[in-house]
Amino acid sequence: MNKRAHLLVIDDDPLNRLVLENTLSEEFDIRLCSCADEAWLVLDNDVDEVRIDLILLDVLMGEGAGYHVLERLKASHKTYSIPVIILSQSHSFHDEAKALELGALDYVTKPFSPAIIKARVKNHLAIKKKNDLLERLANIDGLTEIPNRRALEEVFGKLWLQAKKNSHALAFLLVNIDYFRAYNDKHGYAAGDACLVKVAHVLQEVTRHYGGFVARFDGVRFAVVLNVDGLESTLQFAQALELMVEDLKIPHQASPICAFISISMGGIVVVDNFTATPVEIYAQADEALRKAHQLQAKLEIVSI
Ligand SMILES: Nc1nc2c(ncn2[C@@H]2O[C@H](COP(=O)(O)OP(=O)(O)OP(=O)(O)O)[C@@H](O)[C@H]2O)c(=O)[nH]1
Repeated sequence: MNKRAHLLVIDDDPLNRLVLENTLSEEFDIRLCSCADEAWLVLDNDVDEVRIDLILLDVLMGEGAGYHVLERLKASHKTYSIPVIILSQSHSFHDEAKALELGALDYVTKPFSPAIIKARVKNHLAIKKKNDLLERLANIDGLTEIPNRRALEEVFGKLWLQAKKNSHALAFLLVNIDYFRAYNDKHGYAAGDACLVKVAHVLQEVTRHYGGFVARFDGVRFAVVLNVDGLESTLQFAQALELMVEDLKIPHQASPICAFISISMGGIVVVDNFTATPVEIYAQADEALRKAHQLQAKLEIVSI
């Protein structure tokens, strides 16, 4: 069964709210707000985790306060992708252009036809559904279905800024599956694919448990970004990863170091040196991983 979409109506006219409720509540879950403050309470409320799919906004309520609401919606990363349909008493081209320039997707003048409003809501929800799917597909790795490098870059950027602002440490780890070329040669490429999927999922499970983020970095390497207390807690996390992967007990008949699939890691813990760029951090983690490999160690983590 299709999930009902959640609509938010922001309109100070009780009659309009009633008409919209009567028109839309049979097919959609609808929240009615009479002013911007009420609407922000709904939008900021993560408690019941209701995500608003579309907003109908009376742009001229309270002497044009709706324009400020629109600007704020489009300025926040949390709400900018929610489609907004403007409801307005004004037939002026200037007002319509202003609303569209500020990011509204549609502009409907009052009095409106309930049937047309319903049709427009449905059309915009259908477009949003496709956009959401494209966004999701653009950010996941096709084989393992965990986030891809593109998603990593976005999340890493955000976590980096947060860590810098709040002065807490951030760890970046590159995780490599050992002797994977030999695994493919011995067990076959299809078995290699299945193995990558299992390892990816276990890395994701452990990383989520620690509140971090994991993505497929390239080939058989994964990247983890994690808020940490420092080097010690990063080492503990890395050891947990290592154990969980070994616990999968995926036989690796061509590995010279272990009867099962195993991983090696190179990582950087950024404690207070937030001057580097993400690319430099990737390079340093890559270097640490190379060093771990040369020393035949499972783990090399450097603190900067
Ligand atoms: N099955 C499968 N293999 C892949 C995939 N992506 C990369 N590989 C293979 O993974 C292997 C990675 O090899 P390397 O990391 O260069 O070297 P290695 O054999 O793991 O050796 P060490 O790094 O010394 O442990 C290559 O043979 C790639 O072809 C994939 O999506 N599926």
